[in-house]
Amino acid sequence: MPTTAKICGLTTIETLDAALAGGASHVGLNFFPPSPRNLSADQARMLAARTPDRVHRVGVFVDPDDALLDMAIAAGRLDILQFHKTAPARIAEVARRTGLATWAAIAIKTRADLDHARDVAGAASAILYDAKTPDNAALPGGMGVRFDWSLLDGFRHPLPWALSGGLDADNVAEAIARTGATLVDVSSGVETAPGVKDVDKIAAFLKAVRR
Ligand SMILES: O=C(O)c1ccccc1NCC(=O)[C@H](O)[C@H](O)COP(=O)(O)O
Repeated sequence: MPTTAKICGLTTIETLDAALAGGASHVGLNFFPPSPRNLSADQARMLAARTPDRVHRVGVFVDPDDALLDMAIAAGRLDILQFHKTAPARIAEVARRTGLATWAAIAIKTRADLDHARDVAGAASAILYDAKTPDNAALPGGMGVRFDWSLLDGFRHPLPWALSGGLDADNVAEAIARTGATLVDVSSGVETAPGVKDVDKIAAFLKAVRR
């Protein structure tokens, strides 16, 4: 199965268009106010309006309340909700209430962290394996941190999954070959500064995924 890609944390029309032109299967819209990639309702509406329905619109959240979710779902025309630092019961509740697909981000640093993947098996529809950011980090994702891909060796994935964390155009082919990922996710690896996506880096990343 060919690997597909999510470009996460898009904030401008120019970079959204680069993701779409390069064949991204998913675009990530961020709704975590401390993030440099956070979107207002108006920004999300503008980006979502340009995104064809064949491309999944993934909302990125950190333990959100219902008001934030409802605003983001409507403005971003979201069809997938991605949760960081959110309890499995809360993810299940949101899935029931909204009827949308849900991804649970599992922060990985050691093999023991993979146990959390089993905790979300009955709650989320898919897992995003992401690198654990440092304890004092401002963000639980989007920091270009990579985890040891060999930790996934032999792991019985309880749900469909995607690979994330520190990917870029130079390492994504190796990451796919090493892990067998069929969906990869990138944010800072296609930026020139936190929150500043680059059209050439997006194109190079998507080309490397296709190769
Ligand atoms: O990107 C953010 O600012 C962010 C903030 C809060 C929670 C999650 C966030 N990003 C989630 C993503 O899906 C990123 O693409 C993923 O963590 C990989 O990021 P990177 O290592 O920079 O490619």
